[in-house]
Amino acid sequence: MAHDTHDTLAFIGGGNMARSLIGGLVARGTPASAIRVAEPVDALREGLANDFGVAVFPDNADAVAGAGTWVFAVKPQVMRTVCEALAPVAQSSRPLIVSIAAGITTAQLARWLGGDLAVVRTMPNTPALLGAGVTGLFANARVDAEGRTRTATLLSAAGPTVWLDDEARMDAVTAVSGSGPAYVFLLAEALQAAGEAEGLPPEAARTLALQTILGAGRMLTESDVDAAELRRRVTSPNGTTHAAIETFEAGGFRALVARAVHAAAVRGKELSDAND
Ligand SMILES: NC(=O)C1=CN([C@@H]2O[C@H](COP(=O)(O)OP(=O)(O)OC[C@H]3O[C@@H](n4cnc5c(N)ncnc54)[C@H](O)[C@@H]3O)[C@@H](O)[C@H]2O)C=CC1
Ligand SMILES: O=C(O)[C@@H]1CCC=N1
Repeated sequence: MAHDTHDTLAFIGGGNMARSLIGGLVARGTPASAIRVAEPVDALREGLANDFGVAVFPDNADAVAGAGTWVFAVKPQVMRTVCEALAPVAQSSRPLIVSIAAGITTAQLARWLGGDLAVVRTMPNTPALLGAGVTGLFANARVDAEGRTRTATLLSAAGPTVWLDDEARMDAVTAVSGSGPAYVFLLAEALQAAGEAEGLPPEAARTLALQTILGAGRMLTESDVDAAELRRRVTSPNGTTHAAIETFEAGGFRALVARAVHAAAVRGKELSDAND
């Protein structure tokens, strides 16, 4: 079926995060015919076409032709070059610009694309593939109500959306939820390894660790009590959990998490400065 080009989405970059978003969109009913993807790596392009039925292009200018929304999903390090090459067509067609890149600001994107464009900076995360992601968003002053709705609709295939009204806070979003799945995966690795060190067979340690993270995540999002109360309910006085939590606290767990999140936020700012 022919699709209104105004509603056509062009992804520039078809890597891990674009794949997660495209998978989420298609699974939730966006017609594949409304999605065009530019990706230079042949195998990635073919994978996207085969798995989701989207139109794929080796060339960025071909992918954006006629698309009303351009989603920039390349690394921060190549963003400037990619944008500058598309500036003439951006200026003539005036699409809504959406970026998922860490660090890169709306002012940089607008400037590199020739100036004066509606730009939404977003920070999704990889659970988007399952519709279990979360996305922080910031819109520049050029984005109107329709542009906000269009972007929120696009990202809501990935999970809930959270608008920020201060762009400087987007680096904190990146540090908490953009990078955050990796922290949970690290915890899974550590918990599994610790189980094995206590003598559990690897398969048993894996099932016990992973299902525990799934169950705890569901309790966090599906019950109406906060994380601290849920933790207290597991912690019997002088019991096993108490012994573990005391060890975490004595080892500076909270301060370590704060330092890690701060390092990620600082890196976001550096990515903006270093690639300007
Ligand atoms: N991976 C994650 O969990 C998240 C990543 N992001 C952001 O998403 C962006 C992409 O990250 P990933 O998907 O992880 O990286 P990736 O390396 O998997 O994807 C980037 C893709 O861009 C392609 N590419 C390179 N040069 C290009 C060019 N000139 N034109 C078009 N495509 C080009 C690459 O071949 C690659 O497939 C980054 O800016 C990152 O900050 C945002 C949220 C989460
Ligand atoms: O590590 C990164 O730079 C990207 C941004 C958030 C998650 N991955």
